[in-house]
Amino acid sequence: MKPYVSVEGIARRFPGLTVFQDVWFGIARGEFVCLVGHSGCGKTTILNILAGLDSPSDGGVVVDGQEITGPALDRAVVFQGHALMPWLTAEQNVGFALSCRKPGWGRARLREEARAVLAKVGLEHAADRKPAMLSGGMKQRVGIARALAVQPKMMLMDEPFSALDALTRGSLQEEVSRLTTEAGQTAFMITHDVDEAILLADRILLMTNGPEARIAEVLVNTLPRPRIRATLHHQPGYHGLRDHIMDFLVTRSRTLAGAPPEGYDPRDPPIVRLAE
Ligand SMILES: Nc1ncnc2c1ncn2[C@@H]1O[C@H](COP(=O)(O)OP(=O)(O)OP(=O)(O)O)[C@@H](O)[C@H]1O
Repeated sequence: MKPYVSVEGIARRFPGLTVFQDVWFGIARGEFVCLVGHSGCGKTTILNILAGLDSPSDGGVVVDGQEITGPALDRAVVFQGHALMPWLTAEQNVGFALSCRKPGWGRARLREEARAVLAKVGLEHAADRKPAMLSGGMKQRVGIARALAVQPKMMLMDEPFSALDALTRGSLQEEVSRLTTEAGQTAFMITHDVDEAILLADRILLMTNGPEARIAEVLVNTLPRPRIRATLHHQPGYHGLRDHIMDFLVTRSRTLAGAPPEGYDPRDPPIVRLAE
């Protein structure tokens, strides 16, 4: 049986440039997968393809048995820059997303539901503020609330916390983990933050450098849940995971790009499960 998301041999080419090719991976329903790799290997392009905002040059993506042909409300995106509409309040930004899902709802119902979603991310008190009157962390929270509002089956997140200070980032990471788990959502997140991947992911996809990037290996995160950011580094197994990802980023992402190991099959990249 196919996994919930099945990425099947996708490539993205621009004139004179193959950013990535032969990218294959699956995501199980309810799984949290992080994609890690150096700048330019095509992570955002892959996320955009999963969102239906871009199309692969080769291959395709099947979600829940259906090939993706464009954006859909079952896949919500949280962007790196929150991408809020500046002329709308937090509540109206969320309400707008809700109205796409529930076109029949009147204003009062939309208001009420938008406030309820904002409350989930701790922002009920700021519902009437426009983005310019919100801090970076609050704006990103609105972006998350907007994605949650459409009750997507899948959350696609492109470095959603990278612009935030460490403290805000930590609390939002834990909130996203809790909210996606509560909603039984499948999650796909791009991150440059190794600890973030270890905190959130069930599996971490490691990409080689571009051009012609590929999934080099799939690292299984065996750390038990719940994981707490503040104590993560004390958990047995944490340092092994961190070292493995760092080694990959420092050297192997480059060396593997030019010379894949013998027997490497892009359809079935090596699965790495570290001993604790
Ligand atoms: N429209 C385009 N035309 C030509 N090249 C493009 C276009 N869009 C993206 N690229 C190239 O594709 C490559 C991958 O871009 P992408 O943003 O997916 O990478 P990334 O891994 O997400 O990088 P980062 O970590 O810096 O966000 C880059 O080299 C970029 O220059």
